[in-house]
Amino acid sequence: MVRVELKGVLKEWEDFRLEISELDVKDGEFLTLLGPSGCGKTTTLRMIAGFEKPEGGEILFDGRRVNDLPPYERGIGIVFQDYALFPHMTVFKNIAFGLEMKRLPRAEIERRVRWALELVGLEGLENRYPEQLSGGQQQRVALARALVVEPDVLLLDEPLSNLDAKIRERLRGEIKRIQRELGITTIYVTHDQEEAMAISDRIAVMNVGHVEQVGKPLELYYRPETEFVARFLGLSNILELKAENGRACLGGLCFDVGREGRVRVFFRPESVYIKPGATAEVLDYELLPGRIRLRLGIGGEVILAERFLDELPFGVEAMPERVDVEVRSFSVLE
Ligand SMILES: Nc1ncnc2c1ncn2[C@@H]1O[C@H](COP(=O)(O)OP(=O)(O)OP(=O)(O)O)[C@@H](O)[C@H]1O
Repeated sequence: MVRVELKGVLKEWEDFRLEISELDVKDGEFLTLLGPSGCGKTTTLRMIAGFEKPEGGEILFDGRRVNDLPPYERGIGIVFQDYALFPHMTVFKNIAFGLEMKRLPRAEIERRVRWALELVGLEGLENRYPEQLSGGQQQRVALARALVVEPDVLLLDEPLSNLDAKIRERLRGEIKRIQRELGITTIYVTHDQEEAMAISDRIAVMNVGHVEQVGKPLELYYRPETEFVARFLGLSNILELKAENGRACLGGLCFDVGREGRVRVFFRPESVYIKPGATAEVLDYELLPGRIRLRLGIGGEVILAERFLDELPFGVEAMPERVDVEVRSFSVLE
C-alpha cells in the first residue's frame, strides 16, 4: 500500500494541455478519475504507470519521486479496457507471466497463481485459452494477472467498458470487494458516473485537461462546486437568482444563501419535495420505474422534481394542476 501524489504534473500535445496541480491518493484508497471522453483520464493514468512521461511536475509514491522510473520498477498492476491477454497462453500461463519474468521458484508461482485464481473466482478454468472465455472471465484473468505480482498500486483503465450491463455491475462489485480485502491503493478510470459513484471512496472529476473537484461520491453529487460537476453527475436544477438580505427567491421558493447579489443555486430533482398547495404549476410529468419526474413551472422558470411514486401525497391519476414545493438541500455554485 502506498500513497500516490501528483504535483503540478504537466503534459502537452499540439492541441491538448493536461495539468494536474494537485492530486493525493491515500494509502489503500479507491480513487476514480471520472470525466467525459478526451478530458485526459487515460493520459493521467499512463503517467502514473510510467508509460507516459510528464513534461513538468512530480509523481510521488510514498513521497518518493518516480518520474524517471520505468513501469516495471514502480510496483504497479494495470488492467486495460481490452483485457490485453496473451491469446496463445492458457489462463494459468497468462497469470503466471509476470512471476516467471521475475524468475520465482516453480512452487511459489504455482501457489501465487492459485491464490489469484481464487481471488477473482476463476478456479477450474486455468487450462482454458482466452478465446474460450467470456468477456467478463477474460477481464477477471487480467485482474488476477495484475494482482498476482502483489503490486503497491492497482491501476484500472475503463476495465468494464467492453462488457454488457449485468456483468459490468457484478464485476464492479467484485473489484470493490477485492480492493477492500487487499487494502490496495487503487486508481480507476471511467466515464460512467454511476460506476464511479458505486465503486469509489473518492472521485476526481476531470474536465478538459484538469481536475475540477475531488470528493466523496455523495459530497460531489449533492454539493458540487461547479456547474460542470453538477451536470456531469446527474440531472440538475441550476437557478440564476439575485440574493437580498441573504435570501434568494424564485416565486415563492426561497433559499437562505447567506450572501448578496447574483448567485447560482443548485439542487437535485430528488431534493424537491411535493405537497398540496399552489406555489408551482405542474407542467407535465414522466413515469420512470417506481418513480415520477415532474416539470414544475415556478416564477417563470422550470424546475425538475423526482420522487418515488409512493411518496406523492396524491395518486398519479389525481395529479393536481398546482402543488407546493420544498427544497430540502441545495448548494451555491462558484
Ligand atoms: N500520444 C498522443 N499524442 C497526441 N495527443 C494525444 C496522445 N494521447 C492522448 N492525446 C490527446 O490527449 C487528450 C486526452 O486523451 P485521453 O486519452 O487521456 O483522454 P480520456 O479522458 O482518457 O478519454 P477517453 O475516455 O476517450 O479515453 C485527447 O485530446 C487526445 O487526443
